[in-house]
Amino acid sequence: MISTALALRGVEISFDATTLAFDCTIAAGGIVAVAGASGSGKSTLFNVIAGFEPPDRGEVRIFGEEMAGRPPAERPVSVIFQEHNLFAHLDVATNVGFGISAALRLGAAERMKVEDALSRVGLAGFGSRLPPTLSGGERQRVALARAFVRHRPILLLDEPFAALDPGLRTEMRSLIRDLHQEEGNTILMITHHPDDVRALAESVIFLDQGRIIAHDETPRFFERRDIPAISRFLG
Ligand SMILES: Nc1ncnc2c1ncn2[C@@H]1O[C@H](COP(=O)(O)OP(=O)(O)OP(=O)(O)O)[C@@H](O)[C@H]1O
Repeated sequence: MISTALALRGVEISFDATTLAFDCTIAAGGIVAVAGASGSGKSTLFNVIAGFEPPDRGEVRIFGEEMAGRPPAERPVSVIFQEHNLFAHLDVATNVGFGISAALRLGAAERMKVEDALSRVGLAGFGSRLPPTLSGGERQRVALARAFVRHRPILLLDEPFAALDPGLRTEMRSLIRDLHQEEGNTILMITHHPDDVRALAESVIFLDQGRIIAHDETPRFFERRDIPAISRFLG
């Protein structure tokens, strides 16, 4: 039986000028692309799941458990943003080590895990570097290494490739695929690129004006021409 990783029921969140409303069920173990025009609500959806924005009403369940009142650090969720995932004044190993212990008391075994995660993302030997001395792609790989050591069952990727050139995008995609295969986790990935959807996602959630208007398996999504916003995304 496929278990449910995420269930949002009657979730509503209002800002000054707009109300967003989310209902969806996401099965465990897949990679789901989250797409939609700028301002359609993709980041807000992530913020609600991760616990950065409390909804005004409705419930967010993760593996069946209601998340209301649970702070982000205590949710079974990791998030990688477009940028600014790292503490600039702390070295790479310490940044990755935060994924294991927020208190930063790492023993020899934990330090090995950090080194191992850095090798897996192609950054062996980078542990003592400071984030500002890294390229954008390297910084994103450090963020991915931290996700590797955290082992949270849900990973939210908010346009993790946005600042990367095409060669690095391909590299990040394959790292994400590796992470997914090894962890068997559930990944939601915001993207503006149909190529990312095609390369990585099994299904697609599409938002328009603060609502989820489609949730399709990827092949079906690419055939859709009935909704203008999706046609625009597909180009
Ligand atoms: N903290 C906030 N205060 C006021 N309005 C907000 C806030 N967060 C989001 N909004 C509004 O909610 C709507 C959805 O924003 P959101 O950032 O979720 O969209 P998005 O799809 O992620 O956009 P983009 O692709 O440009 O990042 C927008 O109209 C935005 O202005």
